[in-house]
Amino acid sequence: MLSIEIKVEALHAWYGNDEVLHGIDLAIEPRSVTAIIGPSGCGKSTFIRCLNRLHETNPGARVAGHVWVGGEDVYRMDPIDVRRTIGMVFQRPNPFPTMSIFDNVALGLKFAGVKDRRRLRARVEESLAMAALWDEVKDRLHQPAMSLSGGQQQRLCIARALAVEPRVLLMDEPTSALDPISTMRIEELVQNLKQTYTIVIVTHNMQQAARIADQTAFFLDGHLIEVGPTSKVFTKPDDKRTEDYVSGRFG
Ligand SMILES: Nc1ncnc2c1ncn2[C@@H]1O[C@H](COP(=O)(O)OP(=O)(O)OP(=O)(O)O)[C@@H](O)[C@H]1O
Repeated sequence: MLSIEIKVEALHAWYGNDEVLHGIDLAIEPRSVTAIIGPSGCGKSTFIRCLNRLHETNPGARVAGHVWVGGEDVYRMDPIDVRRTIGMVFQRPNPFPTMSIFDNVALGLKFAGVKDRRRLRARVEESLAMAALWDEVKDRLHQPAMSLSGGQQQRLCIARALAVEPRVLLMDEPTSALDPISTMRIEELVQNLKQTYTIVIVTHNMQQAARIADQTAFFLDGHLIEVGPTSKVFTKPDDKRTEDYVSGRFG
């Protein structure tokens, strides 16, 4: 049997009385990139926010179904452990604005109980290196995070997420606020990070999905219409609705 890192079964999600995900089943292999695509409002963000239990933090929001990560039921874990196991990067870079570059990355480690300064420094360096930012910031670690460019801030947020050694990295349109060069750097980074992490990325950019994802899942109106190897979903989809979407006929 293929090993499965994330298994989603019969996942439903509501905002108040509005059901916005109608029973999603999806399996994701370890150390792979899965792109979630689909038109605005189809439930992409809600879906990935269910994976790390962020959805339920909205007032009145509810989830039913199962999400297993590495065989553990996320909905039976302590939410703090869930967030440590499953890191997340958002659409707009959101470093802690009053903190330095170093402290942005170190904070999660301090919360996780790492006190030893040498260990803290080593892990901050390692995380910034994994996020392909170390060389650009190694001489200015104590400057404010907000002194970085937007693309650098997004890589800082990736470093911050990686510092606590998650297994899974969720990315919700991580490049939509970035210029083309920063976007390319993040795409290259995703390709490198998948050697270590399982990555799920929401994107509106179909070329981006085609460039970086091993597997692509197409959502429509809260349903998972089709999932498969990216090249198949883009060139020979099984469902007419997928074909219409990937060929730009709607959305
Ligand atoms: N906080 C909220 N309260 C109520 N309804 C919401 C909330 N957030 C999203 N929704 C609704 O849930 C549905 C799914 O939204 P979601 O943001 O998951 O879609 P999406 O595919 O990520 O959209 P986009 O591509 O525009 O970001 C939509 O109908 C949306 O209006």
